[in-house]
Amino acid sequence: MSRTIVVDEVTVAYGSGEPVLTGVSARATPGQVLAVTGPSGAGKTTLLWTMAGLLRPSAGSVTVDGEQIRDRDFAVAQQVVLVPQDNGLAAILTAAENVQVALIAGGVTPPEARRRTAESLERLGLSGQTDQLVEELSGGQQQRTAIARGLALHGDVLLADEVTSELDASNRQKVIDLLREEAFRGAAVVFATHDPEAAAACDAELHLVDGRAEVVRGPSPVGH
Ligand SMILES: Nc1ncnc2c1ncn2[C@@H]1O[C@H](COP(=O)(O)OP(=O)(O)OP(=O)(O)O)[C@@H](O)[C@H]1O
Repeated sequence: MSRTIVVDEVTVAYGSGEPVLTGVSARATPGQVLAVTGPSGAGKTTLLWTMAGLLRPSAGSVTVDGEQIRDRDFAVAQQVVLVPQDNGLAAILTAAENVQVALIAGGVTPPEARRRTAESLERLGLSGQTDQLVEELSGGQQQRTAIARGLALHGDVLLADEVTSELDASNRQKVIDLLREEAFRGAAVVFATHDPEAAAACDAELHLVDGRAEVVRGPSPVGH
């Protein structure tokens, strides 16, 4: 199944602070990769967390196929997968265990979880690191493990937050190709990045400056 995620005039603040996103709209559709760009602090992570149901907007809405996302549980049920910027891995588990735990928590049977884990780590070039503890992996290997976990979940919406920041040029290209493959599979992919070349290769771009959408390349964000 494929799903469209729509961000409609969203305003988000942390606690009682000033909004860090103001009236931002975006649309990610199946088969496409949407780049979210902008300088450090512009609000890219905040936008992805809001799309993942981890932050609640004070105005506007995020919907998946018309259903409003109110919290993370609902987003998970809608197959919205987040690969976070800080990788979110358990340091004292192995690379494979990190992927398998996520799959089993998502209702995948253990044999299928083992199969998908091996396949996904292999796609990221990590077959040799399967049984290594995450804390023993390099920063780039950890980042690729987090991506492997995200891909193994086979989400309908894949939110990838700065997932190439620690990678060398060849791994960076490999990950961009994998995001493209996810879109080809039918996922709606959102990729927050500082890399203008990577963004240029995406189907659409939302550029944030100080929490506002300044330049939008690609389809109309909310279809009106
Ligand atoms: N937990 C938090 N509490 C309060 N303010 C926060 C919190 N997280 C982020 N912010 C603020 O929200 C704004 C947007 O931050 P965000 O992390 O979304 O930006 P970003 O574009 O992802 O930056 P970077 O490229 O550096 O990752 C910044 O001003 C930041 O200081």
